[in-house]
Amino acid sequence: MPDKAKMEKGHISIHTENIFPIIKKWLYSEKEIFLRELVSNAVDAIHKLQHINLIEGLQLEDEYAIDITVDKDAGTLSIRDNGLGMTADEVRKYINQVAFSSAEEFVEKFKDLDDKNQIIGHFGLGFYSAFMVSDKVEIFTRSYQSDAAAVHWVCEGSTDYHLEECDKAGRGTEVVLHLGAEEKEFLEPFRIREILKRFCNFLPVPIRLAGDVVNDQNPLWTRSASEVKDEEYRDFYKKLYPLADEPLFWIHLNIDYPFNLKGVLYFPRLTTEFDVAKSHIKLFCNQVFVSDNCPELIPEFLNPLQGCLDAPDLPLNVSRSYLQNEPQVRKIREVISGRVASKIVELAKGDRADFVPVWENIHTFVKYGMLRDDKFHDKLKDHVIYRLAGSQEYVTLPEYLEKAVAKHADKVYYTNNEAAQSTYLKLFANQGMDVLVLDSLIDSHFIQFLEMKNGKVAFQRVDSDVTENLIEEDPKIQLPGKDERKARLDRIRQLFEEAIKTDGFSVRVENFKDDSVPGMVVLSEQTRRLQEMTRMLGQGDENPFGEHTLCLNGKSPVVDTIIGLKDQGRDEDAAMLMQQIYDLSMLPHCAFDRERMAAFLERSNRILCKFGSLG
Ligand SMILES: Nc1ncnc2c1ncn2[C@@H]1O[C@H](COP(=O)(O)OP(=O)(O)OP(=O)(O)O)[C@@H](O)[C@H]1O
Repeated sequence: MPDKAKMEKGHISIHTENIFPIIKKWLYSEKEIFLRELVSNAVDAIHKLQHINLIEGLQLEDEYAIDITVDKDAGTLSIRDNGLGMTADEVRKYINQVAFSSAEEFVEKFKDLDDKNQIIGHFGLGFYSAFMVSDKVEIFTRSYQSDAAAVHWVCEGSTDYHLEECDKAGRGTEVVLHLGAEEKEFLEPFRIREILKRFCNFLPVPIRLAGDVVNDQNPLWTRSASEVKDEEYRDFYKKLYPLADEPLFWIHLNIDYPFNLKGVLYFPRLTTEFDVAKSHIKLFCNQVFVSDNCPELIPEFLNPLQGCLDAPDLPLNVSRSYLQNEPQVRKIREVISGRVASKIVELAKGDRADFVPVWENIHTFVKYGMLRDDKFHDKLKDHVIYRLAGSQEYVTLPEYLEKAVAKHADKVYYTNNEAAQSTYLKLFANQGMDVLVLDSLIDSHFIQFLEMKNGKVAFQRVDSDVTENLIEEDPKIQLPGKDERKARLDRIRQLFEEAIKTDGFSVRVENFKDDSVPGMVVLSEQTRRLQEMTRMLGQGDENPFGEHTLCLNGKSPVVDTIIGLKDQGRDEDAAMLMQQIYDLSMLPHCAFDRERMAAFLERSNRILCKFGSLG
């Protein structure tokens, strides 16, 4: 008579007698997961029946659903399904033995863990999580098998149970929780709805609370990408993140091999409040919400990604450290970064005008990703775009190098501050030379990285030297007056050397192609990078500018004026102009202290007064 349960009292044979207090205590901080566990069991029961129905052709006509009801007077919360149900024997086997032994195993396994968060939110607790909130749990169940009697099981939070036949009409299982005195919040429908929305929102079976269906049974990621419209992706994003702006782009994952992975990942518009230090992806396991913080699955540089991943094969009932070393998790990370790279390449190959605003939002992460991950770099290296200084045009590095090949092969000129370096940019623009804008925080690392990856290519900031392209070529043949011109340049160099008494200062005179700029201070790219590095390491020296060269434009009319003033014995005026040229050239490079700024302003006014009196 194995299936008869007239009135059976029993003792659940387990080794951990104090299993209930342990369950209660350990999972206290996220006890609401009991509902996820019970609803998941109900979904499983329905799926199992659907499966049997398919194989055995039972011709069941029911509409499958899970009903959740609260009875405030009785202090109970019930979860009812019309799944396959259980016979008395199955209750003995699955509830008294299997469920208990898995709960016991769970307790054994995690007893010594210090960090409770490692377990909370992951599976493995099952049916007995009901005792986190209940003093007493009842099961009313009737198996789908035609001759099976309905049974009633009850347990009051000890290792004793009662099992007897009962009158339950209809197939399926109802679990009735008699909530503990401190758990009355779970009698509030709004609280139950909130929990269902969090954990069960995308389960594939209708879940009704007081008759209303609360969940979306066919979330976007379960559908084929070809049948989903852009508008639906946007709506789904709004559902997941109601307060966020529209996403920049999305990726629909639907992988069956070598592992199962479905999901929709969104790249959001980043605002200042967005926390890029943590992962924002919601992780599901067969549409059951598991966690919204699963950094193991996403490469760190893709932390801004949002959306959902459904990874049904992952062993989610294990600890974080296990996940980190799990080869499948590593593969998932690789697949995700590969798919993100492919999506960016696809966007980059499309209309550049559409890609630019996306790029402006994502470039820091893409660059960081390229620094961190070689495969990511290889896929994207030819698609990174750079704005040209003084314009809204964007080019890739190969495009820039191709255009530059005649004038400055393998040399890439860049600015990291268009306003401060405007004098230099003007000279470059006048010679028709393009300059890239590389002005974000990550760019100084990225430049070095690109040089390392691209061998011959060298990046040079516009103020690092006066390039041969900006200087008039020395005539090879002896032209009349060449010696006088040379003597004039030597003289002006000497005058500056005498006038400017600053450590590390030197002068060089060149004839610029352009006479609009009297001179500029240049600092070699290597020296500047070294200085920046030492400053970053907190070892900046007292004179932050160190060795520097004033490159004077021999063609500037001011040079003639200075020589003229000297010839007239107006030494003070000549010195004033030289100091002014020097200060003007230094301004883009370093902030003046109060004293120097005051002197600069006072001198500027004096020059203006002289100029005013000329008229
Ligand atoms: N609503 C239900 N209908 C039918 N059988 C059920 C139901 N709830 C539980 N069971 C049976 O009891 C068993 C134990 O449930 P329990 O939730 O403890 O573990 P599990 O669902 O097998 O695994 P997990 O740890 O992932 O929850 C189930 O495998 C199932 O056979």
